[in-house]
Amino acid sequence: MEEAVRASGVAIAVGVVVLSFIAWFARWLQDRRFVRGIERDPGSARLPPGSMGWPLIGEMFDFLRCFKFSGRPDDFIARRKERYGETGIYRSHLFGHPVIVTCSPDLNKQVLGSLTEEGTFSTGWPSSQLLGNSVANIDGTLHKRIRKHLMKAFNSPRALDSHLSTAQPIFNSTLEDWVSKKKIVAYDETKIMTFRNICDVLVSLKSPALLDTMEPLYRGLMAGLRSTTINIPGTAFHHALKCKKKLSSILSDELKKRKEQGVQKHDFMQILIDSVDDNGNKLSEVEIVDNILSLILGGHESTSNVMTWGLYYLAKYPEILEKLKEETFSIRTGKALDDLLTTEDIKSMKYASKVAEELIRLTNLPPFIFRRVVKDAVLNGYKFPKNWKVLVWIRSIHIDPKYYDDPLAFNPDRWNNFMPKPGVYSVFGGGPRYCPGSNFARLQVMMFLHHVCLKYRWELLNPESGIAFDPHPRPRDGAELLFSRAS
Ligand code: HEM
Repeated sequence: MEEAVRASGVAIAVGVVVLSFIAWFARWLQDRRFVRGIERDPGSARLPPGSMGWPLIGEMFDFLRCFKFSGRPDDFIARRKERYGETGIYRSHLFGHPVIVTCSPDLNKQVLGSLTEEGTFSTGWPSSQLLGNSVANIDGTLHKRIRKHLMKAFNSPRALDSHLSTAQPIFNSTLEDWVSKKKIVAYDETKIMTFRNICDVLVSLKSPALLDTMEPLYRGLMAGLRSTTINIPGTAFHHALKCKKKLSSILSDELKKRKEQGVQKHDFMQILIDSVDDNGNKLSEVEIVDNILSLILGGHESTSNVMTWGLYYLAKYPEILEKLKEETFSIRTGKALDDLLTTEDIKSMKYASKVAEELIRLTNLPPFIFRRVVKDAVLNGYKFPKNWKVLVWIRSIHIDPKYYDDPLAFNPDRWNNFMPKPGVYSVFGGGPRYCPGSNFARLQVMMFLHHVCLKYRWELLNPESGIAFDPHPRPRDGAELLFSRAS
């Protein structure tokens, strides 16, 4: 009996040793595959500290643990700081690629900024097939050319005007709809509202039947962008490719119809059709369609998340809501309740603009920005090997007490005369790919805050619901609330 117990003890010990050896060997192989060759290169700079994790999955388990299971996404960086020191740069293996993670203001600024122009870092979307000729997916002179057209369109008084006159009736009718529903999930409802808004502002698409067809296609496309790029029936990526095809065909039909019938509309597609660059070149049809497609994608979910957090934080911080209401009502002097905001009104909404900025900071999306290393580079003494991906980790900086006092507090007044140092506020990215829709987003949020404060009140049903981080930070219950007209 005693012998049998001893034998099984020995077997377990041997098993543990063998398994530990296999685990060590698997990680050693993974490290050797990516790291040894590079570091043995004489005279080469060193790779940043870190680990390449396990074969095939790399460090994805740790990543998912932080974002999905523990709900503490910043632990991913905190753990590396603890293990490898405050270098602000770590190597890893994520999303099927060897990656360099940068997470200091200085390094993030360098990667997002000047070097991109010199061709060291290109855009690095893992599922780039889904974005086609979108400005977010192209590089070099082509990127510059299309971006110029977009910047012209975004900054034209026509675009601002069209945004103000289109968005406000949509927001107002949606808010009335919420009153009739009484109970809503803000995360879902704001998404529908901003989708209707962006389709109208960009392409004058209003037909409820068409929007109902497009909305699930966009959801499919978005899911594909966040998935692994395996194109076989049944995968999210395969479905997303199909969604992209259908959406492109809807937008192409609209473009052709306009050209054939000579119809001129007061929207963004028209601005892109009319746009001519300094050399007299116009955008091609595919370029217009792909860019409108990705503007709809980038332009509605991001702002709807900020609006959701707006409803959430204003319900939790009544003193800030009161201050915002004071400004809101002061702007209405001499206006009827249904009058729309004008460009002049927007300029005088000083407090609302700080509330919007603070909401954008706390919404804190996206967590990181992808780049791909086009040619070997060395930054701050660390090597960035060709073809590796870079994850420019911006989210932890926006809630770091080193840069923001009491960073998790909702405090719009922190923006009084506050100019964050370079690299410290990168919610809209930086450098030549800085978000062209940033002011568009701010304006949407300000218009929404104005109208919701003017006539309505709301109450969170689960004020302590916690936060979910996958795919983007949101109240875990989606901000379920009771919504009614203010008496
Ligand atoms: C709160 C809202 C928003 C946030 C936080 C946000 C964030 C960002 C970030 C971080 C980037 C940089 C990506 C990179 O460097 O690769 C970016 C790029 C971009 N954003 Fe936004 N965005 C927002 C709203 C919008 C809106 C409303 C639009 C358009 C209607 C838009 C259109 C774009 C486009 C086209 C790019 C690609 C620019 C380029 O590659 O040159 N975004 N955005």
